[in-house]
Amino acid sequence: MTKEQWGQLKQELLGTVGKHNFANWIEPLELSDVSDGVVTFNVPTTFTGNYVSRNFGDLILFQVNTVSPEIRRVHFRVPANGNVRPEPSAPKPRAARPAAQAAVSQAEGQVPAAPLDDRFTFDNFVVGKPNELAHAAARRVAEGGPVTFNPLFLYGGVGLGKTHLMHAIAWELQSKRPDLNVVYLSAEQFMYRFVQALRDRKMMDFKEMFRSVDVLMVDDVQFIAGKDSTQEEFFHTFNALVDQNKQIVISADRAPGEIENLEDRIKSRLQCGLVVDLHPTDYELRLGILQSKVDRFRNDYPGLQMADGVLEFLAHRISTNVRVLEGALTRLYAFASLVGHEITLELAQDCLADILRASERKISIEEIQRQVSEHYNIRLSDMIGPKRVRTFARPRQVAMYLCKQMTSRSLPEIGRRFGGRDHTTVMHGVKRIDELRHQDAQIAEDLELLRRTLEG
Ligand SMILES: Nc1ncnc2c1ncn2[C@@H]1O[C@H](COP(=O)(O)OP(=O)(O)OP(=O)(O)O)[C@@H](O)[C@H]1O
Repeated sequence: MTKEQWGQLKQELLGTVGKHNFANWIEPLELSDVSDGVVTFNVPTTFTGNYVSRNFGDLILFQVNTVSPEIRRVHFRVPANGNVRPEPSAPKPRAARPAAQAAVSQAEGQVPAAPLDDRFTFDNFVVGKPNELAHAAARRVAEGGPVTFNPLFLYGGVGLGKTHLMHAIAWELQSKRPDLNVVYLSAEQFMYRFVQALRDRKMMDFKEMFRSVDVLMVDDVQFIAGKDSTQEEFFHTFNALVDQNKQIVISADRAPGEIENLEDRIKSRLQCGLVVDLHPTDYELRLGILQSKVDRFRNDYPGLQMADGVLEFLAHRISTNVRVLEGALTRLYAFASLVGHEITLELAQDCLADILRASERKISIEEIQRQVSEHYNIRLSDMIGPKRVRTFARPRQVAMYLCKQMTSRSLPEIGRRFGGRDHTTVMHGVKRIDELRHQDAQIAEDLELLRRTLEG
């Protein structure tokens, strides 16, 4: 495959993955070489390589095979002598898009802040039980009024929206209070700037710069754990700003008290304001997030249809991490548009097999049967047995429905485990419950309760 051919394939990919994904992930790929059936692309960072490989690897291979059918594998690497940025100082790739580069306080003498992602706004943030407190607190800070809690400390597991909320605060403040000097940066970038100032003997400038900030947001503060002099400087910056009644927002992957190798005085400072937890997403929030993303995908992929039940399936089956959920949807749209096919449950199962396997909760058919029979107070033998009276038949159908939703077992397999029934019986049962859950509030409630119990 030649560079020219790759240039043409890229244009094909633009149509397939949409312009945002293209600019983020495909455009930076540089064809390096082809040998032994492997095509190698240079990528700016390992993160980019991993992300592209996971989400677009198959798609790229498919396109490459249209001109070079002998290629079996696509490989991504960061060139050793690269003219690319070193990993530690590289901003997160999602923020590297030119369109997303909001210059927050980039002027001479001010803190060079990290660019903001234009997707991370309050409008695009879906609120549910697990994140409502964090969202409310972020909204309050974004009003730019008098400081009521300092700092706001947001914490939670990977991909639950901490960065999104911080960017949303920055966007909102920029439009409401353009007079304020708002700075968002990662703890890693804070350290990098600190080390640079030390090296260039510009510590006074560094201190002055940070002390002139009105709102300081530091993401992933756990990064400075164990880095003594950075911690020391962070502590002084923090105190100076709090003393001047300037707002600080901090995020971390765990609560302040649980960050190891963080000085106690910093921990206690971090706990002084409002500490809020972003809980793992629940089914409703996942579904809400998927729905809002689909609304936006519709613009990128006009005409691409999605069958009923696909979003519910994804919300049930994919883990709590929203980034994984988004990645799955992106891949699904890209594939469906490539094959020119409606997005069906089968397509989703095929194209997301690896993600589904990785987040499988390993719930067994037996467990479901046991729970359902307990719930409806019938004997397990009656659930599996031949009797067709409603008292047994309905719970049986509920159990079949849950088996289809919550396990990766096929219909024939489920049928076998329900006393050797045919797969069409299972199909009928699943369909019936799917209809009933929209019509019958009791069934909907039973399903919800059972699902929660089974998921533990
Ligand atoms: N409630 C939500 N509504 C819409 N999108 C969300 C929500 N929560 C998270 N996301 C999306 O999920 C992705 C991951 O979120 P984000 O980067 O903010 O996570 P994080 O908590 O900072 O994770 P990490 O610890 O890995 O930095 C982003 O694309 C973000 O837009």
